Amino acid sequence: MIYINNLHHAFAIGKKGEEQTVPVLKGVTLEVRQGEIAAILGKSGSGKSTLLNILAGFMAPESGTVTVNKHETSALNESQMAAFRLENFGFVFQNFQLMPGLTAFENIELPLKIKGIENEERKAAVRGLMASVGLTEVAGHYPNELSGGQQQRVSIARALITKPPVILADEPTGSLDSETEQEILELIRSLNRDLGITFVIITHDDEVAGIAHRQYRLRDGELMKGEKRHAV
Ligand SMILES: Nc1ncnc2c1ncn2[C@@H]1O[C@H](COP(=O)(O)OP(=O)(O)OP(=O)(O)O)[C@@H](O)[C@H]1O
Repeated sequence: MIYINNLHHAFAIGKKGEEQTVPVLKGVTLEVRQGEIAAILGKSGSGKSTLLNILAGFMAPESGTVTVNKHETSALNESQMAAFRLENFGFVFQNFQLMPGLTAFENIELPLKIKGIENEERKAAVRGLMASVGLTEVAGHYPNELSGGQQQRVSIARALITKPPVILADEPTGSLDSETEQEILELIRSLNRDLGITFVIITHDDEVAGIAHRQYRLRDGELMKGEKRHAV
């Protein structure tokens, strides 16, 4: 479902006129099949976020292609990419990125409002999803009234509410203690198993990568040989 082929990217750094080009991705080729959890592992600075940003279409690669669901997304223009992203990707971040002025319910509801889904249908969808991820009791709470684990559940529910086939998660347990990390990893596993959602998880944590069907390890912009994979 996701094919990344021979991706190269470099950043220009330094003063204008004296820029130096620093290569960050040096020919990355990888595949993620539908229904898999894939982990992209690597130390700080290895190029993980750059790879995720290119996969999500927030940045164009210098060269190489990205294909998602048979669409070559690296060939789309900005507005085509924005529309594609809305339909195909949900996002989960390390620091949750919830709207502080909205309740848990309203945060999850927001993407449906943006899509113009009608009130009754919206509320029913949010109620159903909140129940399935164990959030019903905190529906009226604001983010600062929730634990880290609850906030991450809200952010996962917000990512799922529009039913995207793929969730892109950047260090989804990076701000959580180890017990809460296990709960969130179990939630990701069950969403993958029960709903068939494909996950691409960026992490530096082997424990997180442990739930993946497929692991890629980035070092200095290159994938290391020996991709680990087991069946879904
Ligand atoms: N906009 C930019 N301009 C210049 N250099 C950049 C830019 N973004 C990233 N870099 C550099 O590219 C390299 C890879 O960065 P990237 O953020 O992709 O790594 P990462 O593996 O996600 O790291 P971390 O785990 O710390 O987020 C780093 O050396 C970084 O300094």
